[in-house]
Amino acid sequence: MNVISTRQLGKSYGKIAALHDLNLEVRPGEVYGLLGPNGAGKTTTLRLLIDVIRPTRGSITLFGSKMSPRLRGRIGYLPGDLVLYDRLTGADYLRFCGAVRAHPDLSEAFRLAKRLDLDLDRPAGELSKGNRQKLGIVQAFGHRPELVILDEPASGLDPLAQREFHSYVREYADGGGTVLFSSHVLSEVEQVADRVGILLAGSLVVEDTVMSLKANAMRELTFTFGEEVPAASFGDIPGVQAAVQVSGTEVRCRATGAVGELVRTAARFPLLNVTSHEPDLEDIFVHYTEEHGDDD
Ligand SMILES: Nc1ncnc2c1ncn2[C@@H]1O[C@H](COP(=O)(O)OP(=O)(O)OP(=O)(O)O)[C@@H](O)[C@H]1O
Repeated sequence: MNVISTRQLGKSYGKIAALHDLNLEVRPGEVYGLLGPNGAGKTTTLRLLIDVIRPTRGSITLFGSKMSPRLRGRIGYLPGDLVLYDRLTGADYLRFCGAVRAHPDLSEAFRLAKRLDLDLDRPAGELSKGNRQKLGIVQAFGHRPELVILDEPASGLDPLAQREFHSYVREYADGGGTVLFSSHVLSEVEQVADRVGILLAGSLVVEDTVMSLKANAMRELTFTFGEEVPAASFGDIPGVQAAVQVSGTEVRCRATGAVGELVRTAARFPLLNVTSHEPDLEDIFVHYTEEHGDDD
């Protein structure tokens, strides 16, 4: 059974259609990263799932059921616009969250706070942006939920805190917990997510594992030969989108998918060197964003 399952989920704010026909499935123990530019519908999706807002169309099931107060206790949530009580210390805030959730055991929350180097004795009003974010993360995981939904969790965290947070997320998922998070930080998604969905203008345009997205993405290979080789020799190879003559002895090819045929063709000439530019998630993201923009 999927932990999260949505069917044809849609949300409009008056005339603004923020989300269309979202069919999202997140499995137990999975870390799923939702990527998208500003206004793509990420926060809308997360708020729908947590039942802060109601859908215009479609349905949501969590652990196979509709949202209920009992179900809510199994879920942790970090909102994008975290509101803290300035005069409460971090520890007081966590005790407050524990009381609201009827989960007074704060041992996990204190453990995570320590890992993130968060001082729980300071009032929230005195905390830096990054430390406020750490407190938000701690409250989301502190009651040992089975599913955690995080809106831009890396926002404001320094690299050290990010690294610690990512390893915590991995451990949490390895222990069977499920995470859905939104992000602009592509390197974060790349490091921590098992699967990635790219949301553009309210539609999920692609969904795959990071590895498979990268394998199928456009890559660039530059061949250097010991003699002049015409770029046209590479034009008709399956998967090759463009072959450019950089100089008489150098050809740069852009290709998608497997590059075996391209490399075999290059090897028929006196090949001195080949360099490959691996696509990262940013290249993939830009590719889909441009492709989608062309359709408008
Ligand atoms: N309460 C609201 N009333 C009207 N329009 C809204 C409201 N909330 C969001 N929208 C619109 O819905 C669309 C999706 O917004 P959403 O906040 O879900 O995007 P996002 O991907 O989370 O963006 P960001 O990365 O900037 O946070 C945008 O066009 C936004 O202007």
